[in-house]
Amino acid sequence: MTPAARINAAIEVLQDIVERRRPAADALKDWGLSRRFAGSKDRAAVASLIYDALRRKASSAYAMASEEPRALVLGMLRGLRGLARDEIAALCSGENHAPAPLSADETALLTAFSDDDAPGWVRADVPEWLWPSFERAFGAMAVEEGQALAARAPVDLRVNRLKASREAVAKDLAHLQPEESAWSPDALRFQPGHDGRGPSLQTEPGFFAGAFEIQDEGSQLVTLLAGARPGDTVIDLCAGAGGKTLALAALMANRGNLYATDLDSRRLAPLHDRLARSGAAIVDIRIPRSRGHEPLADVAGQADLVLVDAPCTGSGTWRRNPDAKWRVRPGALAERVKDQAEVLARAARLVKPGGRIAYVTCSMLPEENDEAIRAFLGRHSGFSTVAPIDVLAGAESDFSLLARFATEFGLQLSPRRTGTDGFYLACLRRGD
Ligand SMILES: C[S@@+](CC[C@H](N)C(=O)[O-])C[C@H]1O[C@@H](n2cnc3c(N)ncnc32)[C@H](O)[C@@H]1O
Repeated sequence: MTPAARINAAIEVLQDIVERRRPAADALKDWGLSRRFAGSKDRAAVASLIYDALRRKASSAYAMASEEPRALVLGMLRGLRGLARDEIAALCSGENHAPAPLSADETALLTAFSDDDAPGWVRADVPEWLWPSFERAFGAMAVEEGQALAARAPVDLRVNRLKASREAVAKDLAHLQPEESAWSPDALRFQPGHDGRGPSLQTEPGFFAGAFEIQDEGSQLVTLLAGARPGDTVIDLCAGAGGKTLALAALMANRGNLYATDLDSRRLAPLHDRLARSGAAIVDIRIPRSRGHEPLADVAGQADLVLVDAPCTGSGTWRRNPDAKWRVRPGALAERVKDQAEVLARAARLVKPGGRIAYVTCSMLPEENDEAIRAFLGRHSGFSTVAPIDVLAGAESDFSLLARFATEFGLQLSPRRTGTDGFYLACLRRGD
């Protein structure tokens, strides 16, 4: 396919996503199945155009005075990819599957292209209904935070300390030009290519050998700061596919007891293979048998640390999932806040006196972060928060620079602040 034909295809698929409110991945899959002539490079290029258009949906719609998929793609080519008006006009020839020629209005809008006078939520590319939450979290920097969250994301890996060193993995992957990342001592970073995609790390021999896992540096950081030590009894209560379980096992140097469970037993399935690859030997996977069954009843009140990687809107990962940004609804946020209260109450029953709950979300919204902690403290008088500065002081490396990102109860990481996904961590201590 020519570059122009790929743009035309992106407009067509975006129509499906916007009109039928479909997840981008589903719409792209259907398009690929019905266009057998499209090769893997074409598919990747069309996907990248669509994800870029979704990243800048509000600001492009404003500058192009239209929410039509064609306007969103043209606006993205100008605003995010930096194409000049004449370059866009040349691509829109109307011939050989290229988009139709630019109208006089489109030409004028691409010439004067700007969102400078737009409201904050538009410039930040954040859903309008969530803008008050964003402003509450980030004050005068809310637009900049939203803009950083609307950019493309790098790919990070976490070196598995149980099997390798960062130096050795960096040497093995030298052909992919890894960068040492800013914060986590275990992280290597890969910048996205000009098509927006990162390298395919999961086909590397080191991946199969368990030397590393793909994990955003923010996720690595909150796990590092949770405070697990070798020999501890630790529960990963919302383990899912086990990204943080594996990191915890490495931080515990394979010593102690690490229990992994999840409300949804199906989510735990990939953990078995991942554990085998990683060499983590201290993990006991506990499968819930039915709703209401507590698979950790035998260790209630005994954990040194309960990690609650809570279900949330995922707003901190919108760089990677820009379609989720426009699909999240107020009802879904309210549901997640309810889930968070439930899972925190469960953690409170599992932690021992003097032990710690590390509450984590990949969210930028105060409703799911400080406000969830405030509500928990109101319901559980036996708990207090560990001051963020003490959380940082207890870490194995010097993370004192992160103190700037302290909130009332925890730490808020973000693409603008730390160059990571948006993560929140608050630590709670159960009284003796
Ligand atoms: C953010 S994801 C976990 C991601 C995982 N920890 C990782 O690092 O790959 C949140 C998980 O919480 C689970 N969950 C939701 N409500 C729960 C509850 N009440 N108890 C335990 N897990 C719950 C969901 O099934 C989901 O897998």
